[in-house]
Amino acid sequence: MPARLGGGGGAPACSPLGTAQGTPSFASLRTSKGRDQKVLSTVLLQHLPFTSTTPVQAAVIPLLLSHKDVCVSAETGSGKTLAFCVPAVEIALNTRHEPNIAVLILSPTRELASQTAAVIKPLLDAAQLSMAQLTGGKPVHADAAALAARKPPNVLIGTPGRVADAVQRAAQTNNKHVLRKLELLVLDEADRLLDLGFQKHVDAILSVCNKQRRTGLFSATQTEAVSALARSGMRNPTRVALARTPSGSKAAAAAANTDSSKLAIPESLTMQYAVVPHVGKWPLLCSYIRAHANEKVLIYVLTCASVRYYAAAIKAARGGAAGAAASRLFPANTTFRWMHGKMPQSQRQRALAEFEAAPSGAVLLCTDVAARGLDFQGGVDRVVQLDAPKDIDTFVHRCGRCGRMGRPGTALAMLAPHEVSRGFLDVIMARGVTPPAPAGGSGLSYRTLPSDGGNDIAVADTTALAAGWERFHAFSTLRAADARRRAGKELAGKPPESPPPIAYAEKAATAWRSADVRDAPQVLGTLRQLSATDRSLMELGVEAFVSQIKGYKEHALQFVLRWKDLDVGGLATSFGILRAPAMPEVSLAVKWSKWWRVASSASEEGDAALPGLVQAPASDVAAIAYRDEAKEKARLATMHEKERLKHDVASSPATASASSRAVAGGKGGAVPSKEEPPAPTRETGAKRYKRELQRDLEDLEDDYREWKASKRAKQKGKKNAFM
Ligand SMILES: Nc1ncnc2c1ncn2[C@@H]1O[C@H](COP(=O)(O)OP(=O)(O)OP(=O)(O)O)[C@@H](O)[C@H]1O
Repeated sequence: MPARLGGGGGAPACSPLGTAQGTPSFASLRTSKGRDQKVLSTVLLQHLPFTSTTPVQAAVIPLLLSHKDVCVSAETGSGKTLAFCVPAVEIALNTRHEPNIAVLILSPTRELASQTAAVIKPLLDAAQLSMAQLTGGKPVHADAAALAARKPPNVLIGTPGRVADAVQRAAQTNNKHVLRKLELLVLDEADRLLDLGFQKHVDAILSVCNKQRRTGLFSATQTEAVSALARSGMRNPTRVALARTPSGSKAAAAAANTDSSKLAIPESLTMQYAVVPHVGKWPLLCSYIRAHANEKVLIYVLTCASVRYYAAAIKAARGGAAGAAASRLFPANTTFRWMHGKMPQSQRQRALAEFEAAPSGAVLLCTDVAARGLDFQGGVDRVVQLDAPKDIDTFVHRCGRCGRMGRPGTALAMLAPHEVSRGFLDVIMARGVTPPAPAGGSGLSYRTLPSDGGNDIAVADTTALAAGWERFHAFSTLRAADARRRAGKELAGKPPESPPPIAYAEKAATAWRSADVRDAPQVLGTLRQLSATDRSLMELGVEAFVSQIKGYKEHALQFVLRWKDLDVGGLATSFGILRAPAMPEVSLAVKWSKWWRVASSASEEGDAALPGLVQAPASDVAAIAYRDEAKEKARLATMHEKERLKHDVASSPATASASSRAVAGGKGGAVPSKEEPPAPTRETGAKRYKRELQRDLEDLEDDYREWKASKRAKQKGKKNAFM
């Protein structure tokens, strides 16, 4: 794939790039000035893992070695890491006698920094150069001391926060800035590094760097922030972009006209999507994993809490908590690992290493902490996006973990009906991403799940679930105007929320409706059964559900991924939840469900308060114990104490006289107890419905308040929940 160049003045700054016939060898690279002069030292050439360059390497290495700043956007898996590591080593070699840090490479995650360190280390060792990796894990003063030493490392690799901190401390020790003689600064995954979270650290680092340095910005996706930095913080940078013409053939686009907002997808990557309601995602995923049992699959979800819940559920099932039903989740011989940003670093590294080491049949469940830059040893065959990503760039980075360097890969996005109907795919295509095709074939049917004859959701429950799905379909296809007309006077005024546009919704709904949902509850039933056997798991499910809704509300693509479209009940079911916590989003879903039910003239028979979720009685949920005996003992003790206090209050003389006044119908009587609302003498169906709904909502609110209190106690140092 040829690269295109755009200099500040528009002129290409180096010799011609790799052509369709092939790319040059590392040994043959030349700078624009010294055309007969080799740019790479013999020691480096001898230890490079490859002899031929990739197009991005052929373009970038001579530029950086000709003192040019570069702004590089090239598709995932195109070899960007060596494109900056090779010149980094060469520059460090040329300045090795000076007691200064020559190269600084910044990465957004510790994993990526470690991976870059692993690529560059053998080259540095061969050239007898030193390196320091600053990613946390040891005290920052030790890192600062290493930088302030008389002979600091030649190359520094790290995450922005730690590097900024260590550099500042080292400057205090030395009375001078340790980056004042820096020759090369690399921002890997530059758009992410310039995100709000990192910006202040990156700014702090930039402010103490040598102004005469070269700077390289690298990413598969570039944002306006990158362009802004390229304009203000770089000296007439040369843009290098890998491009494909719209027809898919490889060709160099016009120089200088790089549209950095367009995203490129490797040709070896097959992009697919399936329209699946939330409640169907895990059943379908389990079926998909089974159908590709010998492959390596990465699964992306939105939040850390979601990884924690499913990891705990699968671990519990494999540990025997679900009996034979465990096989309905992932096959027993599939290596299952998980990773999120709140896990201790050592556990994250171990999960990665074990997933990479598995010869075949392995699954890694993760958040976007593993979405960018990681080059999994041994490759990845499939990527499944179970939840839509926070933005389109992340969509591309997630997909790009497979289909790298010409190796075939499939990236499947499971999209909820409303996401498709609102136009998520159109947004992707508008950014130049290859349109994903509707997925079909092996694994994409609930029918492929093992049928062991058992179904631990009672038949009535299954029916209720299916009814929830049907209703969701009805909501998404009902035109707001029709609904309003049918509702007539009963629900006059504006509906709470308009459904998605009809044409799209029909298309989306037909796709998932044809799947036979009767088999799906086997997986959902197993999750529910697991929650019913361990309170910790149940709480993890609730936590994951709440985080999911919160995370969904923070999507960068609010106009297509609207939380108000969420199938809240179905989502709760997919987290094995037995009773939805009381929270405003749940109350709203209940309210809208009623509105739509009336508006669509659907039968009220068998309606649950929250469609898509089979609510267990509050008393059943309260009785669920922790598996951990000590924890359960403590819970029971707290419960008994609460009961005692309640009893004491109830039997105190003041309360007794208040209730007698209430019985007598006197003024100022106590509020009737929530458990036993006074039954009206004559009650219509609608009033009864309203009263019961109100009671349900109050119960849910209590649950939610309790859950929130326990969560607050657990969660002191709150970090980003979505990585
Ligand atoms: N010159 C080369 N010849 C053959 N393979 C190469 C070459 N350079 C790099 N590779 C291999 O290509 C794969 C992808 O490289 P790399 O991780 O640098 O891609 P990337 O462009 O940084 O991707 P991402 O955008 O996802 O971070 C790696 O496995 C690497 O070993």
